[in-house]
Amino acid sequence: MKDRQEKIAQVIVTAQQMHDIEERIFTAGMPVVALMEKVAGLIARRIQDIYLLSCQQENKGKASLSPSLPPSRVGILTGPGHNGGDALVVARELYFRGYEVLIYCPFSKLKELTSQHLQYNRSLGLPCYDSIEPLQDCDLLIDGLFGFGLERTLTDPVASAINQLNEWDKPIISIDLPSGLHTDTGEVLGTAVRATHTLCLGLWKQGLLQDQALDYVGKAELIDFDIPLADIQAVLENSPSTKRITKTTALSTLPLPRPPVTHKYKEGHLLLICGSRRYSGGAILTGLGARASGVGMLSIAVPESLKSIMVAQLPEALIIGCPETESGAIAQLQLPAKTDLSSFNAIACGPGLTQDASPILQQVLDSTNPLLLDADGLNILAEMETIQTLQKRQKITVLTPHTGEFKRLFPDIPDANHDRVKATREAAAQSGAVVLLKGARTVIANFQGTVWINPESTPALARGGSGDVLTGLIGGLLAQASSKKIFVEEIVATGAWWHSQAAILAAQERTELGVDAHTLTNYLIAVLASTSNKK
Ligand SMILES: NC(=O)C1=CN([C@@H]2O[C@H](COP(=O)(O)OP(=O)(O)OC[C@H]3O[C@@H](n4cnc5c(N)ncnc54)[C@H](OP(=O)(O)O)[C@@H]3O)[C@@H](O)[C@H]2O)[C@@H](O)CC1
Ligand SMILES: Nc1ncnc2c1ncn2[C@@H]1O[C@H](COP(=O)(O)OP(=O)(O)O)[C@@H](O)[C@H]1O
Ligand SMILES: [K+]
Repeated sequence: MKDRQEKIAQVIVTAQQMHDIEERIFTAGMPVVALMEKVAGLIARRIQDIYLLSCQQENKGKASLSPSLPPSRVGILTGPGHNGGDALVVARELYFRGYEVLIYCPFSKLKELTSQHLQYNRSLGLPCYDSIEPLQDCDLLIDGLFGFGLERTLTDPVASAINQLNEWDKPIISIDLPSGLHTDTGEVLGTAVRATHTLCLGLWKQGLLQDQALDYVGKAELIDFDIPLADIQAVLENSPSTKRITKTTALSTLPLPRPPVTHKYKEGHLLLICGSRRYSGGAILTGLGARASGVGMLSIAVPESLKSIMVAQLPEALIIGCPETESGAIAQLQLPAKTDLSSFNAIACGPGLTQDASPILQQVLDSTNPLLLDADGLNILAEMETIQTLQKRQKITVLTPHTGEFKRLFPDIPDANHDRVKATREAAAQSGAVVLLKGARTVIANFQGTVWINPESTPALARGGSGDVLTGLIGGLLAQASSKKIFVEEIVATGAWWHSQAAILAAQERTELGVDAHTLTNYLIAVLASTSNKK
């Protein structure tokens, strides 16, 4: 059972894939009407839980708590397809549980099953309106206008109705997806319902994990309705997969537990190349991120003038002071005697370098190490216009751009804001690198087309220096994994997950304003300790 839950939690589907899975279930003999009844029954129960919970929270300390709450008024927004059918079954169930139910349905042509449910609800005396105003006094709205069958831009009257109800500031629970969102890209098709909760049915829809959808999705959760794993596998096996990073997948790639007999060089040696006189903080934050990764040995190449400050901040690290340009950037890499780049298990290069450090980039590109490029490392790479040469590197390259850096690196990929999954997949295919596109829902792709999405994070991370911490953290994980058989892209995904989880914990304790990058580094180990204890 747990195994099924974990498998399901990792799956992300497009509308077409969900449609194909649905078809297999129906072809195998499951009656459509039975499936709708089952799914909507689960939705109705979950809605009651959510609603009662929110009432209890609102009434904390007051006398009248559930289950003896007075019947509440629920508005059901009904579309023409089976999303509307689901909503109408929910309407009926809530009515029988004592709720006052009002239906909004502005469509004259409904799918047959949906139409039958509407007819029965009418026969029970549930009022049905083709304008939205009568629902204004409802305590709760259920959005069953459109699900994964929506393909066209919304027009009036339903578009204006959605705009109007979004103004009401009422709790809205969307069935499957907030109506108006594109199932795959999360794009708003004209307008869309701003939900407080989204109950995604069966399998996670890709659009719910795209940045542009997040203002509409609210709290999202999955309602598992027992889709056979064999059907999922049969549909997904022939297309590039898109996976949700889960706690289980992330923890499974961490270098824990350590073998009892080991030594510092066996636990990875990371070389960070970062910082400039202008940006010394970036080097410190990258170093602190790497420290939290647990890496066995940490060397940090910085301009000579940063050496003393780095030693003071990271006494355990080997600080390599390099000759610097007039502007205070690293002019050339000057490694200690008997050391060359092959002495390191991984290199992470970029934060705070400035573009004046460009001569060192060719040197790290020529190295035979796993290499992570971030920030100015990426900007210099973009100027060099040699992204295709990454394919020729002996070991994997990891690129960690934010959207601006991504556009400079991959100017011919237009979709970086629109369909981040597609854009990241294309970037990885073009470059041969593992590409991590930063954002509210960070996306990671490898050149074979597999994509991971980090499903949880916090806007607390939207401040300078958060990315530097990520670079150090992933760099440290890469160095530790170099002798193990773990895919680099999975390590990168784990780094993204860990970074976000630390920020979520920090934000819980300190509010979303309390997660500066330095504070974040203190939560990396704290979140891991609390997560591992709960395992
Ligand atoms: N997968 C599963 O296993 C299960 C799925 N289930 C549920 O089914 C849902 C999918 O149902 P669905 O396929 O009927 O599509 P849905 O999202 O209701 O809407 C499409 C309808 O809208 C119409 N239409 C489209 N665009 C329009 C526009 N701009 N303006 C106006 N109309 C527009 C379009 O008709 P058209 O005009 O194109 O002929 C079509 O009739 C899914 O999200 C889930 O809730 C569960 O019940 C059971 C298990
Ligand atoms: N709204 C957000 N929600 C969640 N995470 C975010 C958000 N905005 C930014 N982040 C995360 O914060 C980090 C910012 O990195 P970056 O832009 O490189 O910052 P810097 O270069 O200042 O260190 C990334 O990991 C990104 O995914
Ligand atoms: K919906």
